Formats: sequence, structure tokens, C-alpha cells
Amino acid sequence: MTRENVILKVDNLTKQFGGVIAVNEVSFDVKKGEIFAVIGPNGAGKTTLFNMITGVLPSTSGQVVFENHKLTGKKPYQIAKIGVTRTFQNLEVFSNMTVIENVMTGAHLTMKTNLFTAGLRLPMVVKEERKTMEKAMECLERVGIAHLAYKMSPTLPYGSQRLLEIARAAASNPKLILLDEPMAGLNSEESRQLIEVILKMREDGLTFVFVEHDMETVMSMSDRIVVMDNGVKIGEGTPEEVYQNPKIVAAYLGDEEEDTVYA
Ligand SMILES: Nc1ncnc2c1ncn2[C@@H]1O[C@H](COP(=O)(O)OP(=O)(O)OP(=O)(O)O)[C@@H](O)[C@H]1O
Repeated sequence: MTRENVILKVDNLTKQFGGVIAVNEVSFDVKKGEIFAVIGPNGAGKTTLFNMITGVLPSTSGQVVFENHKLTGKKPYQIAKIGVTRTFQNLEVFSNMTVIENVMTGAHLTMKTNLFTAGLRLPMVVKEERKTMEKAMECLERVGIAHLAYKMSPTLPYGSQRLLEIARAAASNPKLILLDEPMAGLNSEESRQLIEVILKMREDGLTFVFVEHDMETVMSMSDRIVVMDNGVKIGEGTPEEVYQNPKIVAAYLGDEEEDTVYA
């Protein structure tokens, strides 16, 4: 892998909670335009890893570099401004807002106006608001739910709320989106629709890192996979390589045959 096409570098990242080492010296590189999966059994440290990359949690040691920016030590809003955003394991849509208002909250990061100038209703504010709305509508179109723009967000089916979260993440003009269990709770049609949206956004130049328990999605959608167990990276490779790695199969995938439920 050439250094030029690495967009995210996770380097010896560690998180300790008291006596528990949730993430233990984990390193991997993500290339620009990749769809990169992080898998592992419950408690493997996947969400903790995401929380450190996106600044939700400080790391104990190690670092994260995105393009040429060191993310370690930065706050989530600073990281979002640099071009890295995320969705959460549980749906996080604002229930008192319409769909388009929700997406506009994602776009506010890139706005030049502030509360003071907004209060004055200056022409530049009105112009920027219109631009934000257009941008929000464009993001809703990208995920295929523009027709629901003026509905109240909680009235949307679960699958559409997930698409809404992705539209909101896309509204901040990210280069990299981290998705924490995007397929959780979706039926097969909704999952298919979401996979299509992600593949299309990748074609438009976005990079994705996602945590997922649904192996069918992981194997069909990822370019490469990192496997974690007990805080440690136990393997990495293409879906084929991961499936053929006896260590990984023994620690994780092998359980599938016994119908273990991961989610
Ligand atoms: N805030 C915290 N305080 C203490 N321990 C924590 C905290 N957050 C996570 N842990 C512990 O760290 C370990 C990794 O948890 P984490 O949620 O990152 O795993 P995960 O792979 O995302 O699991 P799941 O698939 O169930 O979401 C677990 O042992 C968990 O109990």
C-alpha cells in the first residue's frame, strides 16, 4: 500500500478503563475510497475504537492521523471540520425536527455565519440559509429520501431514519464517514437500499469505515476487514483472506455455524 493513498492511519491506539484494556495497541491503515469493516464479538472494543477516532473518548496512548491531520486530542466538532464524521449505534435523529431540519444541523459546521449574525438576518445570513437548505436537500436526494423532507423525523420508518442519519453526516462535507452498526434493526430490503447508498457515495469519492455484526453485509460490501477480539487486532485482510484465516475463524467466524447471535 503506498503512503499517498492512505487516508486514515490508526497507530498503536489504546484505551484503558481502569483495569480493562478495551483497545490494546491497535494499528491499521484505511485507503482513500475504501469500504473498510471492523468486526469482532461483543465487547471486542469496536465502539471504543470509533469513539477514539472521532474524539468522543480520549485515547490512553497511540495516535490517529487523517490525511495530514493528527486527530488525537481533538474534539468531535474539530474532527468533523477536518472531514471525519460518524453515525451512532442507536438512532440519533432529533425527534422535534423535520427531516430536512435534521440534515441542516449536519451542514451548520460548514457555515460561516454565527448566532449573532443570524439574529440580525443580514442578507448574507439569508443567502447562507438558502444554500444550507439546498445542500440538505441534495444530501436527502443522495440517500433517496428527498420526498420525505418535510415530514417529522420520528414518523419515518426505521430504515429511512438510518438513511436520514447518513444524509446528515454527509451534509458536513466529510471525506470519511464512520458507521457504527448501520444495518442493525433493518429488514433485508432496507439493508439492500442502504448498501446501495453507501456504494454510490463511495463512487462519489467518500471513504467508509464501519462496524457491523451482519456478516453477509460485511463480506459483500467491504474491501478490507480488521478483526478484533478482546481489544486486540487478531487479523486483517480482504473478505476472502479473513474467511480463510484459521485464527479468525476459530476466534470468531467459526461460531457462526453454531448460530451465535453477534448483535
Ligand atoms: N465507559 C466505559 N467504562 C468502562 N468500561 C468500558 C466502557 N466502555 C466500554 N467498556 C468496556 O470495554 C470493552 C469494549 O467495549 P466496546 O463497547 O468498545 O465493545 P464492542 O466491540 O463495541 O462491543 P459491541 O459489539 O457489544 O458493541 C468492554 O469490555 C466494555 O465493557
